[in-house]
Amino acid sequence: MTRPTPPALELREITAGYDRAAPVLRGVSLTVGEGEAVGLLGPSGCGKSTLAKVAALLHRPFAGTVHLGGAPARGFRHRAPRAQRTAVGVVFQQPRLAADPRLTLASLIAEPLRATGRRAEAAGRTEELARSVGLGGDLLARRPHEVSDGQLQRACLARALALRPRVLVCDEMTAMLDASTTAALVAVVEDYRERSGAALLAVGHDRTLLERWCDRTVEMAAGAEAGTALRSARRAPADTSAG
Ligand SMILES: Nc1ncnc2c1ncn2[C@@H]1O[C@H](COP(=O)(O)OP(=O)(O)OP(=O)(O)O)[C@@H](O)[C@H]1O
Repeated sequence: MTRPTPPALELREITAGYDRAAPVLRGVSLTVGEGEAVGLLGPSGCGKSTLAKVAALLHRPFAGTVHLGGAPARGFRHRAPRAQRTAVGVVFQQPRLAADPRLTLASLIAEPLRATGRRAEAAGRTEELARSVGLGGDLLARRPHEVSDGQLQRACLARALALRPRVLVCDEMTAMLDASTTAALVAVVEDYRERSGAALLAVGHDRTLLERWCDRTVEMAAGAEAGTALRSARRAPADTSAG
């Protein structure tokens, strides 16, 4: 008998925040299946980014567990084992906060490869990754202050894909971008997911975008009851009836 495939990402009863006495999230559970795309919506300040950081093993919850591919996370931040840390790629809203201003875009994209000892691979892969997000030419030799937000976000997305994550967390990845750059970055993510079977947790405010992009959306309520109030909606099947 074959066992069912474990979900790519499972957040179980997560209580988290910045003050133990007043956590932002209380007992939030969320599952993203293997290859599934889930959109996370909710009012400003309800804790979406906090949950995204917990999912990316960048923020230790006060209680609850994170499972990746069925295995419990064995640490957070620098304590996360490399194999688990690299299983999740993350892109944030503001590329200028996420990118080291001293690095060229090429070095930025190659950073995870170098950090994991794959220097030999880095040159070829950097070019391939840059191409996949639509970056080329002299842009790769520029530093963050010499490129647009959209170009820098493309580099941050390439960096997030460098180690071929099984789960991609996009926290308002396109919030600062125009419609055509948004469409281009969503297409890059979808192309990667199609080739790799990776799962996606996309956080945002743009309901139309997330409902179109994701297999299902979950809605986080504002306030202390957020944890118990994740509501799920599945994307309506495409209308194939003759008009
Ligand atoms: N580093 C921090 N230290 C203290 N409080 C924080 C920190 N980061 C976020 N918060 C607080 O935690 C709460 C949840 O913030 P979070 O960024 O997770 O919400 P969000 O739903 O992603 O909001 P938005 O949609 O505006 O980005 C907010 O009240 C916020 O002020």
